[in-house]
Amino acid sequence: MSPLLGCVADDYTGGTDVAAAYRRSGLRTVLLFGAPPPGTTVPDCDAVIVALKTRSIPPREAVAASRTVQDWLAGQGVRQLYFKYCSTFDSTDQGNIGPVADALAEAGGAGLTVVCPASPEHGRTVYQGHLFVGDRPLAESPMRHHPLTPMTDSDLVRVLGRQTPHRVGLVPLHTVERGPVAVRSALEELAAGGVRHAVTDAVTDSHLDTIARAAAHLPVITGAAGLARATGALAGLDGSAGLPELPPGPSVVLAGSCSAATLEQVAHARAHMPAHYLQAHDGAPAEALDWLKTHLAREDRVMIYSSAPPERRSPGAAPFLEQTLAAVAARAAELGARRIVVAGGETSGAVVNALGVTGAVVGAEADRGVPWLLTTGHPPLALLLKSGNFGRPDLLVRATETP
Ligand SMILES: Nc1ncnc2c1ncn2[C@@H]1O[C@H](COP(=O)(O)OP(=O)(O)OP(=O)(O)O)[C@@H](O)[C@H]1O
Ligand SMILES: O=C(O)[C@@H](O)C(=O)CO
Repeated sequence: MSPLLGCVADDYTGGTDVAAAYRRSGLRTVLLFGAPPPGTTVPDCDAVIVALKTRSIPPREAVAASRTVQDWLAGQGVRQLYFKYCSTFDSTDQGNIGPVADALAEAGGAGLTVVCPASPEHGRTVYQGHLFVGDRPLAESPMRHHPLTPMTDSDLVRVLGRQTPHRVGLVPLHTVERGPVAVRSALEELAAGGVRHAVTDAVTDSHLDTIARAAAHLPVITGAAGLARATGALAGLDGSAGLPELPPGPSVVLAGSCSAATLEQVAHARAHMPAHYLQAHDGAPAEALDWLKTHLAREDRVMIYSSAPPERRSPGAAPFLEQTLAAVAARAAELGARRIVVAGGETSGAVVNALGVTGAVVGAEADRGVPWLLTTGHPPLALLLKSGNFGRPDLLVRATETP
């Protein structure tokens, strides 16, 4: 049977976030990393997500990679494509949300697409087109200090307007509150007025359910995990298939995220396991690999992290730190680690690629939006890819506890 739903995500932890949302909606879900080579077949499932690493690459490359996945998913029989970006709308004035959404909408024959990063379960809401993180507007949240995509404007109509030549409109909350029929006519009116992107307000999950119903006929819709859950729920499945069992074995935590939640989790984990702080200098990779070998030989969980508050970060060091943590992950697997816990989307992308992981079956959630993944390679690894801002303070400790 063809999967019912298909999603292209702009980073790996974003892919896991949608995977958790679909799974919670009762869909048997497969997550693939990177564009699947032609001829790839997907195990029987209800939803397939292809996670790319396109959030911070040049827009043309992001568009090309996303379009390839769109064609591949269409070939799998997927009827509606979901473009997943971050619930904090991580992007710059060059994109990549606008250019990718434009290309997908055009190729999918969508005159108009919905733009809704609201994910109330993660504290992200949209009101009058303004994105809130908890009780703060996006531009006053810690996202204003993000090392790669600092977000300094909370008005999504304006932010997206700088990334696309097309018109951007708004479906306000009072329309959403009137239900799916009202939202659908608002979308039709916007489309008739030449709008390509309809930023849609949503403060609760039930608003997202309304939007999913109203947009069910559109070939391409966009958002974060909140709207993905709502589209998954429309399928009305019960997800009765069993969850994969995780392999036992030593655990390694690799933290490259500098987000507020990760900093707290790393501080908590340092009290529970040996930890090595990775800094940006020439000898750092060799030091980290030596440290790993020594400590993994005698402990069943260890952590290596570069996570740091703004004043302790090394400007321009992001690629070096990502690649070092990726090399550490590959070595950890060779040394027998069977659980790898990664904090940060970009960091997860580098780690998954270094491990050569191409796909995984989605398991139970360790925390909201953070599901365990059982890789399809041999030997199977349990992977936990944590978005920077997700998870309770003790997540890294719980995830590495011996079962
Ligand atoms: N000490 C540091 N100095 C400078 N850059 C750092 C430092 N530590 C990590 N980084 C870089 O910061 C970036 C953090 O991005 P990453 O996507 O991994 O985390 P995040 O943005 O918190 O997570 P998410 O995208 O899931 O919200 C990475 O490129 C990482 O290499
Ligand atoms: O939507 C989110 O906040 C996350 O899934 C994410 O994309 C972080 O990289």
